[in-house]
Amino acid sequence: MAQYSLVSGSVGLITLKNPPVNALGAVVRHGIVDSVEKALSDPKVKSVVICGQNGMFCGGADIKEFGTDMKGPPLIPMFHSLEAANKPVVAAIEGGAFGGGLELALGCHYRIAHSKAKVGLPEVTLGLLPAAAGSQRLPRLIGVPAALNLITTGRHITAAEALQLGLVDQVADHNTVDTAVKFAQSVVGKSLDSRRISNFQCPPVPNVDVLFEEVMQKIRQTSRGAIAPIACVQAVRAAATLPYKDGLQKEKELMATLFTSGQARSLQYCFFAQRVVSRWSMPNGASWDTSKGRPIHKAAVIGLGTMGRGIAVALAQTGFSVVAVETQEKQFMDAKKAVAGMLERGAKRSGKVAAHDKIIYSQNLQAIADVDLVIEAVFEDMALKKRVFRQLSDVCKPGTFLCTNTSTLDIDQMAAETRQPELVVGMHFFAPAHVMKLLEVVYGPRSSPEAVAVAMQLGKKMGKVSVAVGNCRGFVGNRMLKPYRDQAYFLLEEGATPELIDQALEEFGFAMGAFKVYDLSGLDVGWKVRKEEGLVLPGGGSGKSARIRQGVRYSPLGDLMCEEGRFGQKTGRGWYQYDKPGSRDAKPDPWVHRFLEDYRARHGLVARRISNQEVLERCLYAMINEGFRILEDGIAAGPEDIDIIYVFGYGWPRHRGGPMFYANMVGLPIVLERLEHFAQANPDVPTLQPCNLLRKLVASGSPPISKWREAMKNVHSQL
Ligand SMILES: CCC/C=C/C(=O)SCCNC(=O)CCNC(=O)[C@H](O)C(C)(C)COP(=O)([O-])OP(=O)([O-])OC[C@H]1O[C@@H](n2cnc3c(N)ncnc32)[C@H](O)[C@@H]1OP(=O)([O-])[O-]
Repeated sequence: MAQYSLVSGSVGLITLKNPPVNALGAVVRHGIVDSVEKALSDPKVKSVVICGQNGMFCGGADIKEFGTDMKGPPLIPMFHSLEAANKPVVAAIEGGAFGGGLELALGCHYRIAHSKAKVGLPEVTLGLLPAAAGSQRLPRLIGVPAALNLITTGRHITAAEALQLGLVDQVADHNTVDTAVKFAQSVVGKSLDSRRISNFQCPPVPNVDVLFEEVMQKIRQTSRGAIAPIACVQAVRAAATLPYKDGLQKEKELMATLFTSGQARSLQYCFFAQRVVSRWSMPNGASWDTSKGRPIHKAAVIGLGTMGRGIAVALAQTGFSVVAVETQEKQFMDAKKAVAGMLERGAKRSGKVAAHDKIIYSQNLQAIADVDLVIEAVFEDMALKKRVFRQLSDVCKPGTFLCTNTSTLDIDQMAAETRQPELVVGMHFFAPAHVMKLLEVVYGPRSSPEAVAVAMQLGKKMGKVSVAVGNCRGFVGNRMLKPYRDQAYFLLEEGATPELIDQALEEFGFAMGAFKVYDLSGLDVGWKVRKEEGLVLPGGGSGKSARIRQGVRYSPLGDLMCEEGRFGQKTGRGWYQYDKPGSRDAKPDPWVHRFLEDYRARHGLVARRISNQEVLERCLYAMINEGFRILEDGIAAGPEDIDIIYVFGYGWPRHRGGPMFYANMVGLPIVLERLEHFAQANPDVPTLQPCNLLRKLVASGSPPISKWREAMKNVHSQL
């Protein structure tokens, strides 16, 4: 609702009330229309202030309404009537004004923001554009280049930046509403013509066509197939080149396409999924609202390789005191230098002081005796990890939480080495750990709800999107990656090239195709693991058994590449060729094509034409099938958890919602049918056999993704 009151004798105060963010739902919109009418018709009222309750101006349109028939007054006429008012209307912005909230403020004659408030037009992140005249008013107010930047990125800016851009008129340090009321009184009687933004001309831009061409080109390169950023540019272009009314019409047309698009549905799903995963639960019933963590003041990182360095930086930048331990002399010296550089660069970007003093370096494990939490990041070797956990258990004070950054290994085996296994959880960061947003928090059968709560809270403080998952090989992310990568290798055997596969995946929207990722992360990493698992045979093996391991199909292609010393970017040669070791510019390599032809000839394989569609179906449906198994096993609490992991950690295009949401969009019967088809053609690939949960969902009429959790309830959990 919107509450109306008369304050200071002559100011009509309209307070938006719709917790938690005062979104502009139908009731609020009715409330605004009624309140404005009251204020404008009351002769006692000389000016109007609009604010939001509980320190929050307005989070924008009510996103939950988008899938409904959206009754109630529309936003644009409401903002026009505010702008047309013959009494000054002032927006008092506390907390934030986002999307429709900022568009409401742009319909007002003046804007006053609290110094801690943020504003922005984040519609693009929801697959939309600011279609309540925001795309037309903002460029008129702050100029085309600045408006293009805000509208196409959706970034939230501070009150200080908003003031500098001329987006707000004044910044208040104390009571914003009081300041706005006084301000409203002070401008009574002044002409409002110059305050009605829709009357403005956009400030002229030299070479406007060139500017839009350049921006459009950049957006096409970076948007990975997302349509909303492109529509945003088109809408701002309309503002820059057309009269307001025509621009508004263009905005409406563009929005009509976006509003019902699958991309908008996917992005809005992601918005809510991100919030759903923060309400974690464990199969034993423990959950975010019943389990409390303990405050962490001092943390330790053990092992200063790539991951350990990033984790130490992320902790220090969040404000934690960190003891960074590395026992190997050379690694210790290199790490100190590297961490200092990372902190410096971070400080330069953020404008904050580099947090060097937050980190104490040591080569001695005794230095961590008084920390509250440890994150182990030593080499991915179970024997080594077990030894470290035994030592940690001896050295640390009782009650210290012991976390492992393992990306695949069984955390329960590590917990078994300690005196308090209930304090052991996984904290699986993604490289580079101080940049990547995802954190998988892994609980084992003995992890306490308190330990999970601590890891989840710590992740949140570090600005991570934390997802609680169960303990199995590879957890959620890496477990699903395996069948996807297997399919990519099998497709090479059957006639594809790395370029063909990567192009199909990149056109789908992945940041990088599977083979570019291999080259980036190093082919030798997986080779080492496979060797330890006894899968690698010299020369890839021979005869029929060369392509079978433990009874299932296996491709030795990755092993053969490693035998050639082709480890990827680091050696300047991998699935692609690079100008020099360390270079990132991947070029197709005729050597790889010959290598594949020789391989096929050796194994009697006849290359066939492989379509982009087959690449997507084989790679993605195999991955999705594993996702259903993960749900079946109770390793992830719901499809949202899987999707958020893939969007934030694995370069899955957000505008496609995540693998499980994508399956829901494609249609579960289609996914099932294609998997059945591929499974029949590949009986030696068990990961293509459709799993029970998928079959069950299809048999029960393929309910929408929001109902999958119900269907999962009756499925046996392995935890
Ligand atoms: C029509 C034409 C043009 C207009 C388009 C638009 O305006 S599009 C909109 C453009 N606006 C945006 O894109 C802004 C979207 N919102 C945000 O970015 C953030 O919520 C925030 C920065 C406002 C507050 O961050 P924070 O960390 O303090 O809080 P939090 O994020 O945890 O959210 C708390 C709860 O509020 C819920 N909820 C939030 N917003 C909306 C909403 N608009 N609607 C409905 N619900 C919303 C959220 O789901 C959560 O619910 P839960 O899980 O508790 O049941």
